[in-house]
Amino acid sequence: MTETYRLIKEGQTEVYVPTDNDPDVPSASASVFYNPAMEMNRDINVAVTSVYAKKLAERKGFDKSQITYADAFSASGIRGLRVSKEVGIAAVLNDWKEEAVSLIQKNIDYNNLQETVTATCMGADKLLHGQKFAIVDIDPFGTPAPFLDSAVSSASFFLGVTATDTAPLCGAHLKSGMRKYAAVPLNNEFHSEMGLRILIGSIARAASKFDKGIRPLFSHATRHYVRVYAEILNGAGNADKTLKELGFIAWCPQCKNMETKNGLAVFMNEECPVCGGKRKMSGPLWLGTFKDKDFCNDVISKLNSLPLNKKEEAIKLLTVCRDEADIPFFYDQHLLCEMLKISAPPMEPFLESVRKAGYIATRTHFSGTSFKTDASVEIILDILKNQS
Ligand SMILES: C[S@@+](CC[C@H](N)C(=O)[O-])C[C@H]1O[C@@H](n2cnc3c(N)ncnc32)[C@H](O)[C@@H]1O
Repeated sequence: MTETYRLIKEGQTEVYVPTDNDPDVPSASASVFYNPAMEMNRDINVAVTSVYAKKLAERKGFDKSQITYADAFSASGIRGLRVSKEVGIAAVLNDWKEEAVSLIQKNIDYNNLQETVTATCMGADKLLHGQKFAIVDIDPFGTPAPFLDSAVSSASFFLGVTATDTAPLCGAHLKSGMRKYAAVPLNNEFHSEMGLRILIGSIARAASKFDKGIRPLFSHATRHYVRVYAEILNGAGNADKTLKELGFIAWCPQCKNMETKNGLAVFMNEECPVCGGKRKMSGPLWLGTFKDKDFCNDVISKLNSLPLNKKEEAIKLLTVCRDEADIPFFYDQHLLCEMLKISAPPMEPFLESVRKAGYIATRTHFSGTSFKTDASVEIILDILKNQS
């Protein structure tokens, strides 16, 4: 094990990380992994967990310290230590690498968290199999797919999932995505939302095997990763209701028309009803909402109250996510303008014209040049032509 460490601070928590971990190029081959680029992700995780734990404690009459959090892929322990220290709940920090667990223990001791935090060294599946935690967090290297079953079966109330395998999820590595998620993605201008919806769909299908449903409270696609926070809803009825949020999309690469249909067995014509082109089909994926407005508001207030390095960035993300329309997928305004051979108008006045025409139109956190709307592509193209 490396003998040299540096002390870093995120939020209100200090931890040691190995110096062989290049901060500019975090690598899975470092003795123990630490990626400073995920600080905002962890800041948001602290705020989300804090809001959810408070609601859970009120609803169930729990003392907050009775709530257990499993950080199943812990590395240095930073994620779970921050949750335990900054939220005030009990945590199990697990990694299958002995070097990581020694460092986790060093960090538990440094933070004097021996009473509330335990370090374990085993495969994540073994930790989660047969043991229940109120909140389960899985943050593996790459795909979380092999761990979704054990994570949803272990989580009594809440689940956090990170996926960094964006190429398979978003359709750039098609076969790998199909193997991992048993879904067909589309690699087009809305591939980032595609990845998020395929991941949530896959979590929903994993949950339904255990007669559980899910309710995503906040989810986002940021840079190289996708993150989902979902409440677990116990019972076969909730599982059935959750599965109704799954479905398929038919998308026309020629005219950009899109159509979604809920269901696990749906029929959609290959021929585009607008231009007669050949549509591409994708799914099964999550067509329901991926965030709850009130929950996002509570998380924004929490972020505001905490001393965090990535506060502004996190609040901005939460705000755009909160305000984006609950409509699956989006149009890239620049691509539509390229099709029309016109220059793209400024986004806000354009969105205002769509709204004036009687439709919903919002920005989306997935892409700065894109928007969500319930207007058809024909209507949008007409509005763009009139603005040029
Ligand atoms: C991406 S890192 C975790 C980062 C950490 N959650 C954070 O926020 O800094 C993934 C960690 O999971 C561990 N790991 C990989 N596969 C595992 C498995 N099947 N069971 C347990 N730990 C595993 C690796 O050793 C590594 O430390």
